[in-house]
Amino acid sequence: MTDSIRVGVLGARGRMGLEVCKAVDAAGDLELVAMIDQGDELFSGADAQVLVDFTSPDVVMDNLRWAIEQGISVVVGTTGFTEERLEQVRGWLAARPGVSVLIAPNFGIGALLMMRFSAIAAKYFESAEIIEQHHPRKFDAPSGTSQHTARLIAEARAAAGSPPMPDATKEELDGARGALVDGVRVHSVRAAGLVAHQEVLFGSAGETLTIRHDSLDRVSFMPGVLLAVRNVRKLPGLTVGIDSLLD
Ligand SMILES: NC(=O)c1ccc[n+]([C@@H]2O[C@H](COP(=O)([O-])OP(=O)(O)OC[C@H]3O[C@@H](n4cnc5c(N)ncnc54)[C@H](O)[C@@H]3O)[C@@H](O)[C@H]2O)c1
Ligand SMILES: O=C(O)C1=N[C@H](C(=O)O)CCC1
Repeated sequence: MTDSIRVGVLGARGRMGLEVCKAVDAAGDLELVAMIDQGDELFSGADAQVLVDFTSPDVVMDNLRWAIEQGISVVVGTTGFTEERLEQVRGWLAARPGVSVLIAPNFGIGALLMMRFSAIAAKYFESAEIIEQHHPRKFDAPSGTSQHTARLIAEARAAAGSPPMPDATKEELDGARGALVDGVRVHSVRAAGLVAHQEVLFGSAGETLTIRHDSLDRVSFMPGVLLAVRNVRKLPGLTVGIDSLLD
């Protein structure tokens, strides 16, 4: 029998952290050894081999720097990762070979497929816009998932030599056309009752294609989180997304 992986959770009292603690606790091959939230160490047993971070964009970089310095691998679901932040993490990891960090804007398997399908569709349509919808206690907009999707669409269009999207509209009020992320319009909706949802709307003459994903419950993220926890230490350095774990 192989030893279980010792896991610590940062943001353990949060919406995602609570769910991650339950999922780790229920997994026979994982041991929940630390639950940490806002300076509180709720409990801490043996040293963690993998930390899972679901905190906030304001604190995640400090957590990451600390964990990497301690030689602990980290699975990060917290959003707010710009290219500059990713570069900073690569820099810290360069000084600690053997340490792994996996950052994923969305651990939902359906969400991952929605992003993949959007990347495939991108070059076949003149227009693409993203509508992301979340619960109103979310800190950030646009969502990490929508920004990642926009990047994938932009890359696919650039590789195909697609022309700029048609848009003759003059914005009468700031924000009416959403935020531009890599040339793709992203519209952020926040409403009570929602969890995490995204539509990618493609259009060409005479037709539209809508690719939609709904996370109706935070349990939807757990298979992806556990997959990352089980595999992160096999991927030294920085990995973005869980795609490579699903192929
Ligand atoms: N990647 C994904 O699949 C995915 C899914 C859902 C949410 N998220 C992201 O995860 C993050 C957290 O979301 P949430 O809804 O759980 O938020 P939340 O506000 O419910 O939870 C965050 C928790 O982190 C704690 N915290 C703050 N600073 C801390 C620190 N320095 N150390 C330890 N804990 C600290 C807070 O007290 C809080 O309990 C957000 O960035 C969100 O966008 C990602
Ligand atoms: O609830 C949140 O906050 C979520 N954040 C991620 C994002 O910003 O994309 C993933 C979905 C849930």
